[in-house]
Amino acid sequence: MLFDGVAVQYSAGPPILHDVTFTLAPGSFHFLVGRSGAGKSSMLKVLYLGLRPTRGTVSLFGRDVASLNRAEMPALRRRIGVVFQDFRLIEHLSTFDNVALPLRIAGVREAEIKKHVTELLSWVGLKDHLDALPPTLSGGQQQRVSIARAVIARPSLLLADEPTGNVDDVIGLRLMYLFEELNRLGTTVVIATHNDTLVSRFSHRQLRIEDGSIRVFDPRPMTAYPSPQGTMGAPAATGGPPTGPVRRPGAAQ
Ligand SMILES: Nc1ncnc2c1ncn2[C@@H]1O[C@H](COP(=O)(O)OP(=O)(O)OP(=O)(O)O)[C@@H](O)[C@H]1O
Repeated sequence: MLFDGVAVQYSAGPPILHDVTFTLAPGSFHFLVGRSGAGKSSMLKVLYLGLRPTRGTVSLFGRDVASLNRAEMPALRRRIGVVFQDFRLIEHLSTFDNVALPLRIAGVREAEIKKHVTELLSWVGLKDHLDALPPTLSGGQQQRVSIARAVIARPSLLLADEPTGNVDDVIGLRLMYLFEELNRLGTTVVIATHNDTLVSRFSHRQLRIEDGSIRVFDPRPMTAYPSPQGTMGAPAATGGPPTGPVRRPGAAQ
């Protein structure tokens, strides 16, 4: 994933991002940080193809997104799991069915869907709410449904906007373990957050937005780098978080 000289501006407003250049290596894990209003959500929007940059080049999975035609967009989007700040759950579908949706679209068998969705919803503490409709859940519970939906099909790229913003510290850590496990299995992860405790506890690289541009900060010494498939910081595969059944074909980035 590559941003080269990217600028973002909303209609008549001032420029939000200007001349942003960085590369997200496949299998990397980054926190996206910056003050409120710095442009974190806007940058995520560009990454999930929800906003066209006003200038510059964005490449996703080796494709210049400006060169994509409308028919190509959905397949690319399906490789991206997104946790939206406002959740965007489907209100008339149960918790279970919201999370099952990406697997149903991928054609996974119902028996497998049942197993994996139930496992994942148990991991995020929602096993007693499988049949609940989103409007009957608390904000933190809806956030966890949204996270489960974003990770269940093991996307190539996970983008999460304040994914621990509505949960307590214990659940926040559990969710971080889930993201780390997904990353260990090869997913590139970007998490926008204000949670300094989380950022300092998990020493991942940081994309810092300041005055419309990005600085990459790496808190780790060179020797601490895991390989993209590395295991640093992730719980053991056995007994760790479940991450769903699907590895998308053509997942190379
Ligand atoms: N659709 C929009 N139209 C016009 N301006 C917008 C729009 N969306 C965001 N902005 C403006 O762009 C700037 C960056 O917003 P953005 O949501 O990307 O920041 P953020 O870093 O994610 O903030 P927060 O941490 O508070 O969520 C803000 O000044 C915001 O008002």
